[in-house]
Amino acid sequence: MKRLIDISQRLDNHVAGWPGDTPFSYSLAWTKADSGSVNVGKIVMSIHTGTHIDAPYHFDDEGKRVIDLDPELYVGPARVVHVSVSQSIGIDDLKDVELEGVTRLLIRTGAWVDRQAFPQTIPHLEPDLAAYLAQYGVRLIGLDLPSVDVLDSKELPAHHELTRHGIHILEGIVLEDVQPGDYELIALPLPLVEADGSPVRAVLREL
Ligand SMILES: Nc1ccccc1C(=O)C[C@H](N)C(=O)O
Ligand SMILES: [Zn+2]
Ligand SMILES: [Zn+2]
Repeated sequence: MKRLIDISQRLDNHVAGWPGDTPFSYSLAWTKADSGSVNVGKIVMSIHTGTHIDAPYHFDDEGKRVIDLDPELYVGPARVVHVSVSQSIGIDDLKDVELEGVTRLLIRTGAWVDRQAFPQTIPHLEPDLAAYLAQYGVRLIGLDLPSVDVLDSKELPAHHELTRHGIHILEGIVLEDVQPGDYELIALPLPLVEADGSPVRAVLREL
């Protein structure tokens, strides 16, 4: 078996979170000294911290919750591509990318340079990319960014268009050291019954 490449954002009490949202914290509810037997931790976090998937319920009250999402989406062949973009990612930016047979597309923009801080601006996905990708059979899109839309978007057009075309969203992956090419992706959400998303440990395996 080939080695795993970790493409997950490490979670510590300094991880950059969405401004105003619940900061990540890990602490001990009981220390071994207190309990006499074990350290017992707890985590408090916004679901949309670090490397995570969005469930449609995040942006649609009637949308699927995490438990309703097929785990198969998050395990399997994935193509990593590098794009250099400024304002947005559109069909034009992917015109040289071979998409035939690609079900999971992971895009490295390199636009989130300082992962210790939440970015001021990010390139967003142009909503019409959803239909274009769906044509090829893409079912999952992953980005090295905290959102697929403009950060202050209320309408979230890319989130909605992707969902309408059956494309699931993985955000905040770390692709700095990953070469373009084909890999196996494993990025399973937790079995959260009601949630609007889930943190994932995302890894790639070289084929
Ligand atoms: N956590 C937030 C707090 C306030 C407003 C938006 C967010 C988001 O998470 C949106 C982002 N597009 C996301 O899916 O991760
Ligand atoms: Zn999210
Ligand atoms: Zn999102």
